[in-house]
Amino acid sequence: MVRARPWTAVPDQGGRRVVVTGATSGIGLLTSKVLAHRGAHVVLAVRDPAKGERVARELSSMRGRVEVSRLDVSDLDSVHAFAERTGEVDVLVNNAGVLGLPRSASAQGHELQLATNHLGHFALANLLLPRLRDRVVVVSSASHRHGDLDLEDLDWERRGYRPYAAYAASKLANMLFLAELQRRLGAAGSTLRATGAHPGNTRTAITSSTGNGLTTRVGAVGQGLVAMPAWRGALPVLYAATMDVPGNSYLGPDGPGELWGWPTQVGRSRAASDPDLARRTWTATERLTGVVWPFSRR
Ligand SMILES: NC(=O)C1=CN([C@@H]2O[C@H](COP(=O)(O)OP(=O)(O)OC[C@H]3O[C@@H](n4cnc5c(N)ncnc54)[C@H](O)[C@@H]3O)[C@@H](O)[C@H]2O)C=CC1
Ligand SMILES: O=C(O)c1cccc(O)c1O
Repeated sequence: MVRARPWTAVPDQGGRRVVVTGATSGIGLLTSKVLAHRGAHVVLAVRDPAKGERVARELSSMRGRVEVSRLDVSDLDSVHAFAERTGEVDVLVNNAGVLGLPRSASAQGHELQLATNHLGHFALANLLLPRLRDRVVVVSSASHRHGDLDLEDLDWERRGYRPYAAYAASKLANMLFLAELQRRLGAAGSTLRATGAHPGNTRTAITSSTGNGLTTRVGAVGQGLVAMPAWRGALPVLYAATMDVPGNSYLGPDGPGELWGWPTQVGRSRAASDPDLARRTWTATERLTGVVWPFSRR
């Protein structure tokens, strides 16, 4: 179905408080904008508070209140500090991400794409869960299909480091986190849910932050040709954050190649559907982050 202003399908968000990580650009910015437009109180969880304040001013004409809170999601100390000062939250949108970086390390010495895209968001979700009222949204990617996780070497110390492979692995970790989080919530008898989204190929800053590997350069050219504007990429994220979809839903655009369509359930790889791999990845991630499941039943 084609609609002139598709974000108007997003239900009223009055009274809901939503945390969006990486809210200063791209999909996170447009997600925050629409949520505030629909009346949500949006917490912009951002690395650079000055940039966050500029975005907050840009969104000040929206209906909902917009607040800036510092978070470097790759740094577990920053994640703990953020979680401690953040009160009750309806929705956590784990959106921040980096793609194709040359090898680099987080504050705790973890490979930076894994630390940003997976470890920090895993820790943040588990720390906020006791104060969460509705759901966790995992922003993953079709790139998870190329992901290969070595649970003995999540930090790429023994395997040769390849920037795009590390990205794809971190996005597979996102998918496994989504599935195992939903399984645990169900087992604990919680009404909270975990939902996932694939934005589709969207023109944002993410490809410009990449290294100069061949894949990322080819990717950047391809992106220029077919990529969607950021508001389009934000739609599956908005749906995953606001619609009454089942836990472990994974929404993406329904156009050819997961582009240019209306958000719908899209497929995931066999590895992303493997419950045993999901459990083992969860345990390995608890070990790397030192953050564990907060409820007694799992
Ligand atoms: N653009 C695309 O075509 C696709 C994007 N995605 C995913 O969408 C999500 C958003 O990416 P885009 O909007 O495309 O890129 P972007 O580069 O425009 O936005 C990413 C945001 O994350 C923030 N960020 C990065 N590291 C951070 C850290 N350590 N702490 C806090 N914030 C940090 C950046 O400052 C930026 O605001 C990512 O998770 C990405 O993997 C998935 C599939 C396709
Ligand atoms: O699907 C894509 O094209 C894409 C582009 C940039 C980043 C991604 O994760 C992607 O999946």
